[in-house]
Amino acid sequence: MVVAILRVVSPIEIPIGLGFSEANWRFSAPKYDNLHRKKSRLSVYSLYTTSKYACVGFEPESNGKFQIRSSLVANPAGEATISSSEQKVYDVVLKQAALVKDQTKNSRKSTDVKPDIVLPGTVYLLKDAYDRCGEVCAEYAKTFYLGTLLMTPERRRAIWAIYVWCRRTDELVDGHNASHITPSALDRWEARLEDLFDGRPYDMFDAALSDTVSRFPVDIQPFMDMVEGMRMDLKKSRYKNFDELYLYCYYVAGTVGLMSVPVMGIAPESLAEAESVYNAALALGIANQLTNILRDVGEDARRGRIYLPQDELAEAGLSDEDVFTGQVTDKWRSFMKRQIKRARMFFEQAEKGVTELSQASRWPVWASLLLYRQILDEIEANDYNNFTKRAYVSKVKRLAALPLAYGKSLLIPLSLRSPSLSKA
Ligand SMILES: CC(C)=CCC/C(C)=C/CC/C(C)=C/CC/C(C)=C/[C@@H]1[C@@H](COP(=O)(O)OP(=O)(O)O)[C@]1(C)CC/C=C(\C)CC/C=C(\C)CCC=C(C)C
Repeated sequence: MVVAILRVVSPIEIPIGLGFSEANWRFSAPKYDNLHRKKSRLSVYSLYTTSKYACVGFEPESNGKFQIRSSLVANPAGEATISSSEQKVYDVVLKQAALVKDQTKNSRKSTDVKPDIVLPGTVYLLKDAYDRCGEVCAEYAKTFYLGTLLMTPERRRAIWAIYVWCRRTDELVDGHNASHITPSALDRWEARLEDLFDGRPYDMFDAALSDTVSRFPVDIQPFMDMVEGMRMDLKKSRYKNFDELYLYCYYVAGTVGLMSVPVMGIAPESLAEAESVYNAALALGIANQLTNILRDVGEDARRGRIYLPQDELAEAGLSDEDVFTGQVTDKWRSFMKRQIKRARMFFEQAEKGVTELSQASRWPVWASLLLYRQILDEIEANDYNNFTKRAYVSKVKRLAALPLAYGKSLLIPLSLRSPSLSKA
């Protein structure tokens, strides 16, 4: 039933509505452009000197707050540099973090939510729209849906609306109609996104998101970037190096982190800089996507796709042909060990930021982190056979992770627990 709804509204057919006329759905959504973009100092220090791409940790700043820094690349001379993809992504992080700072400056607490806009007949419809988003979420991601029930009602329904938009966007290139999707269909989807940010939603799911972006300091850029990721998926089936793959992972998954944090909220007591938390959110998206890629190597290869860094495959003495043939050799095992190690580093980086989120939002994030990270353990348990075996986390293990996630969500922010990190 839900799948059918999603298909009906896919932009190939450009939906005319599910019974809602555009006029019913005019809400004012503030535009978050023309932001003052401050390029902050991007100094980094490596926790891992052995790998070319390393993750970095917390860095005390002179203002007493602390930063969580992202991965870095060693140039041929062995010096740490920020890759072009990272710089590009980091600019989005800064822009999104600035929105939150602006909001705080204007003395709206992050928990404040604008009151419902009362246009005759719209409040009910809006409630229905959000409820439908909740149903889609429950259908596709049950555990995550349950986790959202711990959030405040405003946050919960906003996350549902974001979830549905992401799911629909992903369906464009991964769903039943994927083979018919063209770049111009994605252009139309993007135009529709701009419309909904301007308060002109096209259908009820868009209306829910339009309302969400008018209430929370969510920037359009991560949404546009996700559409860009889908464009990339249409035209690209190989990634020269990790820098290219990193950008792809940002587009399709890191963006989700950036969209979610303004809604989930940062704990009022947290001493962390907003951009540190956004960096951690980005890291969780990247970690999830890398894990997803490692789990699905065989499945992707059968579709002619290899989402693995070509240069690292070559360094390991492997070719595309080896991936298509799908033999688990020692070369493959050692290649996979390196990829898994990197994904774990991104998870580690993400962990430091989860504690900084508002308390009620932490549980679903911890649950998602712990559950997804276990997929990496399962790939190892399958002796790295991700060609013909799908790494699967058993129900028992999944259930066991939930109380653990809950326990972790009760911990106070790391920025409060480690004064040495938060004071210069
Ligand atoms: C609590 C939580 C997880 C919130 C995110 C809610 C949300 C808006 C999710 C949207 C997910 C979605 C549908 C994305 C579309 C692109 C896509 C499919 C990405 C892949 C997800 C898993 O896909 P799938 O459902 O197909 O997986 P299975 O095949 O069934 O296993 C991704 C791999 C990535 C999704 C990325 C995230 C969930 C990032 C989450 C990051 C945060 C919520 C930030 C948390 C904050 C801090 C400070 C760490």
